Amino acid sequence: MRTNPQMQNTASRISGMPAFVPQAAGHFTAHRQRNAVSACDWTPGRGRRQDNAVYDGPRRAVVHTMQAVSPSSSSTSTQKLKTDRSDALMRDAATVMPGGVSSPVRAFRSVGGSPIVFESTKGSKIVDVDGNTYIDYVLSFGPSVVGSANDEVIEAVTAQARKGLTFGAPCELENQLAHAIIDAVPSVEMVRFVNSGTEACFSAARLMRAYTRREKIVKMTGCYHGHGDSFLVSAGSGVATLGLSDSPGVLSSVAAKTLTVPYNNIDAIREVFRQHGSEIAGVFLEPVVGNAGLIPPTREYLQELRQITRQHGALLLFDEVMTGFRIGYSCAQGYFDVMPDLTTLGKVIGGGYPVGAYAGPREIMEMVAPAGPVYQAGTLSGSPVGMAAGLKTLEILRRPGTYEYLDRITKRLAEGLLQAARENGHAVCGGSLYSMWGMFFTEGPVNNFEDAKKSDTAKFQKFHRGMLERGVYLAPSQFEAGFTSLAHSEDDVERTVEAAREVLRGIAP
Ligand SMILES: Cc1ncc(COP(=O)(O)O)c(C=O)c1O
Ligand SMILES: NCC(=O)CCC(=O)O
Repeated sequence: MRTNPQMQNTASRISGMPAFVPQAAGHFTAHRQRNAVSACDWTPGRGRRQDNAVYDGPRRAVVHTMQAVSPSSSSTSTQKLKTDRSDALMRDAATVMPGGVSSPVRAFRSVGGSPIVFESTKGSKIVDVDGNTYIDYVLSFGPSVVGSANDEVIEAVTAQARKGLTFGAPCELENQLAHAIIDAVPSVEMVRFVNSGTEACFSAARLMRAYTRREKIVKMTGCYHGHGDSFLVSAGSGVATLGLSDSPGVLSSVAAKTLTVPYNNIDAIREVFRQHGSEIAGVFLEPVVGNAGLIPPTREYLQELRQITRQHGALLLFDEVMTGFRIGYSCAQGYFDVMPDLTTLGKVIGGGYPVGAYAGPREIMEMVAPAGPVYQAGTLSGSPVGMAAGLKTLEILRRPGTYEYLDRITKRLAEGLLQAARENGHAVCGGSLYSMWGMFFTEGPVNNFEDAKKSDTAKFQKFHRGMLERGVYLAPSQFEAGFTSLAHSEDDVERTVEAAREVLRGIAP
């Protein structure tokens, strides 16, 4: 068995970190007809404080100027949604881009109708080309955690853009963002910047294989790690939404190296290691699943994964592309206090620009070229505008009270939605964790993708349409997590819950 002394160092560094007490995770359970206030089954702990002013909502602290929209202009009363221009643009788009979209998750295949085409976004609101304004819970599938088009982020990127868009050579902002990530994410000592979460994950898989000199990778059904060949096997997100369990074009010899197991099932992991232990390079997982809807792990599950991978000389990778800087400032690994060997990041660290990263202890990361032999490169990697956006975003998130605020409003949202559903006789389960939330139209409990698939997706379709008509933009799939931002106000949340109550009243249980 290969031991990794660096990881022991990393672990001891971590145990000396400031107190950050994760709570034991629980499973999402059903609360049909139950009106308990504790509708959210899962309560996060508190993030680390960094300075003195406390964030207490969009209006009181960070000021967002609503240039494109005003909060009052979005309507949560039924509007016959006028989508003429969106529809016309999508008809044209379909003639020049496959399915009319640049990414399949944007299609409305599973909810019906045609995608909405957007023109502007600010704070918690997004405006379409027909002039409809929505409260946005997609937030570009995660990056906009400080609110869309945040003024401070725009200032930072504008200042950098004036100095240069790209150098194709080192810039100081890369050092700064790498230091910020290393300071925040407990298991990380070195970072390689790339341009997307996909790139981060397939590059990390290459590194994992090179480091262990093994080829097989274990992933969980319903987890999504981008569209690298190794990961288009029982994947979540758009792959699950479109019912494409695998993709043609992926070499069968590559797919055969990916072993899949259900999430939150430790027996399945034990079994896969019993059968293939000496060939497994590592285990990839989302430390909180967002790509099959929101599914938290138990802390014990993550701890067992840590132990089993170590026993077998395999690496553990937390794909924090979605959870990174959403599940607290120390990310899901800090929240659960379980340290992976490798971490992938994306979304939030680019503050709205295409930035990804893979990261880990020095001993493993120094295998990456030019320090080591594992090749990986990128014309625009670490480009200064993306670095500036990411740095400013992390700076805003470090302000005291931000994660408490995100947790409070998101919990209120999830509780409100679950309660609105139960009041109207619908079987639902779900909850929230900091700025991520989810609601499944099933009794539950939902512990993995197999459980999530029991959801009533026809009901979700009606719910999605009803919410759209009332000015609330949700991801067009039951199998996507929802997001909130620092710009989402309590008023946004109340109006969303009121809209949901109305929609759910009109749907047969
Ligand atoms: C957990 C996770 N990993 C990887 C990816 C891929 O990232 P990207 O879409 O930036 O390629 C995503 C989202 O897309 C994700 O949610
Ligand atoms: N959960 C879905 C994603 O995070 C990805 C978005 C995309 O592929 O466009």
